[in-house]
Amino acid sequence: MSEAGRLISAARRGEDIDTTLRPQTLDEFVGQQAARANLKVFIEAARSRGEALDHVLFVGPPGLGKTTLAQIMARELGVNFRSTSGPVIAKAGDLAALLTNLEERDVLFIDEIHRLNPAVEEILYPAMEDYQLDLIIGEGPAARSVKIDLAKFTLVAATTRLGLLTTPLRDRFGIPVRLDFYTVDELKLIVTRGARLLGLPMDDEGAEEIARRSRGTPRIAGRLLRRVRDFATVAGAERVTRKVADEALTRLDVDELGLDQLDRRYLHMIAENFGGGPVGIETIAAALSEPRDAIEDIIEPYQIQQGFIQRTPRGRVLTAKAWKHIGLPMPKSVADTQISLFQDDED
Ligand SMILES: Nc1ncnc2c1ncn2[C@@H]1O[C@H](COP(=O)(O)OP(=O)(O)OP(=O)(O)O)[C@@H](O)[C@H]1O
Ligand SMILES: [Mg+2]
Repeated sequence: MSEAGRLISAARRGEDIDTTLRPQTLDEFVGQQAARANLKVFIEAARSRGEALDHVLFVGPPGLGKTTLAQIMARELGVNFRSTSGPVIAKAGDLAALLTNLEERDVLFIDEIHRLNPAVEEILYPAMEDYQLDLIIGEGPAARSVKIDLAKFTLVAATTRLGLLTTPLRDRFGIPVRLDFYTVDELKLIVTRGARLLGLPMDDEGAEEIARRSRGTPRIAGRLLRRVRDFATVAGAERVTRKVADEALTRLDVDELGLDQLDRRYLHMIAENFGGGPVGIETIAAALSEPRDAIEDIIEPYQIQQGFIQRTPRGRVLTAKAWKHIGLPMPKSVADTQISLFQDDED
């Protein structure tokens, strides 16, 4: 199955545009406690001083709530929310047009900022630092530079890949915020709230089952919730119990840890074709016929968080936990190496 066809993928799909489940305020936003507490303070301070909030950078895997938080921030600041994304801004002029249209304290949201074209990025530096645009008008000897003052705005940017951001860009964000995978308890709150909003009767255990299998990701929790609802409707179930949830999720090929077909294909491929690794990302991408980006953005962060793979300088290596999960014996040579590595660590 390709990345696009994956049920469990954290990548965006049309149905997510459906805003019923999207939290509207910081208080409604579940999880990310530390980030939320900090943002609350900064928002309140900026509000009470009547100043623009410092620029904010959200970093984290897809579907953890970066866009949602950006919208909430604009709402709580009581300012306009303008939204665009890195690959959409083709020319410096496109960004200039966006920037000159901002009003004082507005939030400009740039999604996927790591995909910004370098010529556009140059324009962004003085805009972020001094609220000024430096534009070159004309070409050749007749070219001249003009400076335009901008409203004091807040740039809120999101990226799944901090490593792809240039240092000068990264350094211009006063408030970097890293989002982590959610705990099962947090996802359970999100699922329970979602069920209530959808008018779907659900047991505590049913909510827990969906939460446990959502890969630490609210977007997936929302998607699984909808699919479970479909199954419950067709099966004529009055409420979603653990059994109803389990049957639906098993039929959707989501395993007990939330791994789907592609996740398991990834683990099996490293185990069976490469003896558990180390194997490089390009080789993995070719073997799975999936783009490298999708593997690094969507599959691997959760596998690493779950302790299924380790990234080493020589490539990805399956851990004992991964061998156990896919039900294959860990080759003795691999086990020995990992034990000796472990012992080296201890010394
Ligand atoms: N803390 C949360 N509580 C409840 N629902 C949430 C929470 N965070 C995210 N969601 C839901 O998950 C979905 C995905 O969130 P969002 O679009 O903000 O993710 P994202 O981090 O911007 O993803 P991407 O990197 O793909 O742009 C949304 O439908 C949103 O309603
Ligand atoms: Mg987003």
